[in-house]
Amino acid sequence: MPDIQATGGDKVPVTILTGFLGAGKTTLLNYILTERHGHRIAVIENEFGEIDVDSDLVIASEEEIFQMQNGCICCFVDVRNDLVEVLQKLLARKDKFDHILVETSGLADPTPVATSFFIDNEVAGQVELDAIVTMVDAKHIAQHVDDPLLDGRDNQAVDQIVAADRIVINKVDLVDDAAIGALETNLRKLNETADILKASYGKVDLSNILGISGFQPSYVAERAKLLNLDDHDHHHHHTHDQTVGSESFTFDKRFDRARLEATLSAYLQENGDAIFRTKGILAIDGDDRFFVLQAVHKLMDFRADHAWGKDRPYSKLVFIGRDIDRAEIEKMLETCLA
Ligand SMILES: Nc1nc2c(ncn2[C@@H]2O[C@H](COP(=O)(O)OP(=O)(O)OP(=O)(O)O)[C@@H](O)[C@H]2O)c(=O)[nH]1
Repeated sequence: MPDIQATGGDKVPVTILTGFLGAGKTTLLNYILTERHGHRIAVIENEFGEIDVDSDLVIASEEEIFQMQNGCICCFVDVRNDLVEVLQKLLARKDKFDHILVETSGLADPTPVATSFFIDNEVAGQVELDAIVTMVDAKHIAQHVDDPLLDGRDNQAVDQIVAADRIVINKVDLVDDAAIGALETNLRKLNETADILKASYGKVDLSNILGISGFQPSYVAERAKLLNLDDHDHHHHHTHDQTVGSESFTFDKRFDRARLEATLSAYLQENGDAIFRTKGILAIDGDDRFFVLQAVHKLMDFRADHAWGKDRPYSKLVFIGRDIDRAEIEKMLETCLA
């Protein structure tokens, strides 16, 4: 049996930040990293998709940031073992931080991730789960919770809400009050106890997110049940929605800005129901700035960021969704090169 009772005072609290693709996890993370909240935070990130775009999108900060890229944190025992290894390394330098934040990929079920903190004894003895914080995209969550193609299969959007201690309804700027009210009612059906906060661009009172000790002893028995810790068989049987995949592209040549923006925007208008998420870092012809592409379904944002400076400009894009036509996208992107 895992040791679920011990919650000593000197253990490092761990927050698991989860939420479906594009919900706003990195936005919240960046907000946390820039706010003065008195915590020194080490961050562990796990991304879906084989090329790493996220680490370029997390702002430079003094905090320690670890990337975990070789697979989904909830699916593969290897990745969970890696998590334990990263934690061990981190814990050897405990003087540098007082809080750990694990950002899961948008398709992860946070439950097996949380379970790792209880199972490995050496690590479990040194950390305690502070809370599972789930971000929900006010505009797009319903279509994933009610995804008809997942009928009877694991639905990670639902798993993430069910496991939450705190739910942040993010992007409230994109919907009206009636839609938020209806969403709250639906979230309550999936999770009766989590506090529900509302935010735009992840701006929440961080004392409601960090150091809330959702796993203090009074809570532990109930959480253990939810996390299936009473189950002696800790094998994790779930499979991801196999219909969701990712396609990545890298280019050495620069893009024509206007053509790329117009083409991508038209493409997502047409295909954005099936393409859940698009991210990119782009080098633009005649411009010395690093451009960032972000899209969630059909909503696209494309903007200049800092100058490349000494870094060699490059472009990489990742598309995540169903039935992505790689050849079609590749051809389309090539027509946008300068
Ligand atoms: N309008 C609006 N856009 C938001 C808000 N929060 C985040 N976004 C945008 O939504 C997009 C996705 O945000 P991210 O923070 O990258 O989402 P994520 O959950 O980390 O995404 P994955 O890593 O793909 O799972 C970006 O373009 C953000 O700028 C919000 O409150 N309102």
